[in-house]
Amino acid sequence: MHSRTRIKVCGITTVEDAKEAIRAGVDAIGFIFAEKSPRYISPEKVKEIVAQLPPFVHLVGVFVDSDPVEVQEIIDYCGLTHVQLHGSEDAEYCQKLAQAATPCRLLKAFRVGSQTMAADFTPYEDSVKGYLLDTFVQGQEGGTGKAFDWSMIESLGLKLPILLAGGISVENVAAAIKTVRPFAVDVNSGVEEEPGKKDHAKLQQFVELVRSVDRELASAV
Ligand SMILES: O=C(O)c1ccccc1N[C@@H]1O[C@H](COP(=O)(O)O)[C@@H](O)[C@H]1O
Repeated sequence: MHSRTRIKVCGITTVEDAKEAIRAGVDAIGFIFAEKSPRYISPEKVKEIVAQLPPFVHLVGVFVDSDPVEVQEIIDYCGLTHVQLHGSEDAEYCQKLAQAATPCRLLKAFRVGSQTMAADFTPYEDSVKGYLLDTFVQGQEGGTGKAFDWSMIESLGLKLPILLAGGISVENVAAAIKTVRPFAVDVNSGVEEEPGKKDHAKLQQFVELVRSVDRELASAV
């Protein structure tokens, strides 16, 4: 039985984009705290945006190899519900942060390239709630706009929910859902006018497309 594909829209930098994403029907919005990102947003700005949002929306902070004490402070300050660890944080880092950050939940990103094929996911199973699979591109931390070969995911034998990221857009999200059947899709540069500014029409189209694929899969015998 197919269940609804959750949608996370990442790289939100304005209250207008956050409200529009929620109006369109996304489940989660992501804020990027990696300073090198063109989508970087300060904790102060996130707090200001979050104060203006309705309830029942997941709020995800994206970090790349940040000091765990700083991550904890930002979780508390902004009221984040989830943290996406998008660097090379090891299982020990995740275990310690998971204990300190509860009830905020952790998602561990893996950038799929030749190394990920051999990655051992097992040590993360107790401390994170899902694996976000993104595309590995040398020299870039994330937000590459490039998809990877989804057919290799099955061979990883993952035991936690999969959040599929990496170049997801209106062009490929239907195929992505049908191929991978992920718990969630993560869209970022695929619905942008420019880095950090969402295209509202594309965002709406993206959400409608995901819902229509969900209906199709739910009605299939
Ligand atoms: O988007 C960024 O600039 C970024 C920077 C540092 C870490 C993560 C970042 N984004 C994450 O990348 C994936 C995929 O993005 P895209 O769809 O390929 O543009 C997404 O999970 C973002 O959270």
